[in-house]
Order: sequence, then structure tokens, then C-alpha cells
Amino acid sequence: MAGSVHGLPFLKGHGTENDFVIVPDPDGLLDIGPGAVARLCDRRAGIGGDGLLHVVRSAAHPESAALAGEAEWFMDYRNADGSIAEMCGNGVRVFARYLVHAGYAEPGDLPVATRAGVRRVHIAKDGPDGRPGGITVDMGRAVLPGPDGIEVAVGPRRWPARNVNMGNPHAVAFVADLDHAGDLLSAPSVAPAGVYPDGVNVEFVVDRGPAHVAMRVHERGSGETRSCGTGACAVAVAAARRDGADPAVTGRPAEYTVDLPGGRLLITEHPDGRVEMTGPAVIVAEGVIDPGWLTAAG
Ligand SMILES: N[C@@H](CCC[C@H](N)C(=O)O)C(=O)O
Repeated sequence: MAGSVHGLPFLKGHGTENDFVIVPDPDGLLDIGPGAVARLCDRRAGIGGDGLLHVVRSAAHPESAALAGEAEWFMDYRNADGSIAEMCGNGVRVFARYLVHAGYAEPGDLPVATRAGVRRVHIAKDGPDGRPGGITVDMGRAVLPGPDGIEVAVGPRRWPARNVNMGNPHAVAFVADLDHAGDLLSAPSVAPAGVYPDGVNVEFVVDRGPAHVAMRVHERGSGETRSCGTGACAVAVAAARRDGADPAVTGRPAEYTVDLPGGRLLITEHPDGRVEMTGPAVIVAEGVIDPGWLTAAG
């Protein structure tokens, strides 16, 4: 990764404990390869994170230049293993929080370009006690591509799963007990082979009450994380279909509370298909990366 010999500024942030290394690069001068991402996200030898948010002006990045007229900023999101993902729901809230923190944006409405298209973010003003307000994101429409018959398995246990695409792919399985997902140190198996050619995020879900669920997730490229925003949206969409609350059928919004190990997200699917997610986003620290460390082998 090219950078100044004086070091590369970074920040650390999280949204419901889905944590990110934030690398500001407004003019798109950095070439951040998968190896550099994996080193930065390493929890022992690096800074540590479930993923990396490369903050770049849309006009300055080849993947987003066409969106520059709609959104000034592009969230170039990477998973902890260095792989690229189309979208990150917790990441886009943290991304927006960073832009306000750095003085690049004001609280209020902010479009953000992502590989899944432009997402509209609303950043609430800080409360009277100075505590940061929540952030709501229009996550776009869910796509439920089928086929029926998808199955998720961990060890000897198997569950039917729903294929929900929130810009990135998800397999949502309703289970009797979240512990049945095991330690999730490796990816659950998903069948039939070939349904998810680019890999998949897998959600395990239990009911907590009416329109209230809890979940765990194994993320493509990051392993088990303490939260996944796109995953929570996929879960709410799947739960609404299961519960006979599909807003396109009822004409009423479906509102779900989704509890994750790292916190709570509120998800609303509207009759026009838009899925909104509301949750917190926190900047934890800022510092400077030693360029010698980053470029050194091993
Ligand atoms: N944690 C994210 C999703 C990040 C991308 C995912 N691992 C993928 O590869 O699709 C979220 O909050 O949505």
C-alpha cells in the first residue's frame, strides 16, 4: 500500500460491535491490496477489525466515478481477509459517522456510494447530553432469488434457509437455539452447491417475541462477527415472509427488532420494498500506521 513516509492516518470505529479500520483517502491516492487489508484487520499483529472502510471521493475511484453526481463519497468496503464485498450495513453507518467527525459532512441526509449502489443515510443530531444520535440507512430493496430447498448445516444439524440478497448474499435459517450454530469457527455448509458462487453470509435466528428476533452470523470473509447490518435486514425480510407480514401483501410496514451479540438494530421494510435500518455508529480512536510495519513482510 503506497502511503506517506510519515505514516498513514487511520481511525477505528464500530456499529453494534461490528468493527472497522477506517482509512481516509479522499483523493484516492492509496492502492490498498488484500494483503494490506488482512494485516490491518489482524487482531493480534495489526489494528484489528471485521473489515476495512476505505474512505474515498466517488470521483477519485474507478468503481464509483459514475456515481459521483449522486454521492460525493464512496465506501470501498473490504472484509477482514482482504476480499471485496458489495455492501456493509454497519459499515455505512460508521462511514457516515466518520464523515461528520472529520468535518466532511453535516448531520442530516447524506448519500453514500457503495458497490451495491447509492445508499441514503440520515445522521441524527447529537442529543442534548452530547451523546451521538442514531443513524438510519435506506438499504434499498431486498431480492429473494430462491430457489427453495436451500439448506444450512453445522455438524449433524441442518435447517432450511431463505436466500435474501441485500446487495450482498445471505442465507437465513430459523433455528431452535442460537447455541446450535456451534462455535462458528469455520463457515457453515450451504447446499445445494453453486447457489452462492461468490460465497455467502449465514444468519441463525431465534424468536424473542412478536416481531422481535435474535441472531448470530457467520460472515463471508470475516468469520463470526458480533453484528451484521445487511444480515439483520435479510433476517427481518425473511421473518416478515414467514410471519405473513410481507409489506407488499399487507400494505403495512413490517417493523422488526433484531438483537445481535453486539447490540440492537431496528429494521423496517416498507410497502414499496425499501428496507430501513437504524442503529448506532461510534468512532473509537485515531492514530497513524507505521508505513515500515505495513510494507514489511511477515
Ligand atoms: N458486516 C457487514 C457485511 C460485510 C460484508 C459481508 N461480510 C459480505 O462479504 O457480504 C454488514 O454490517 O452488513
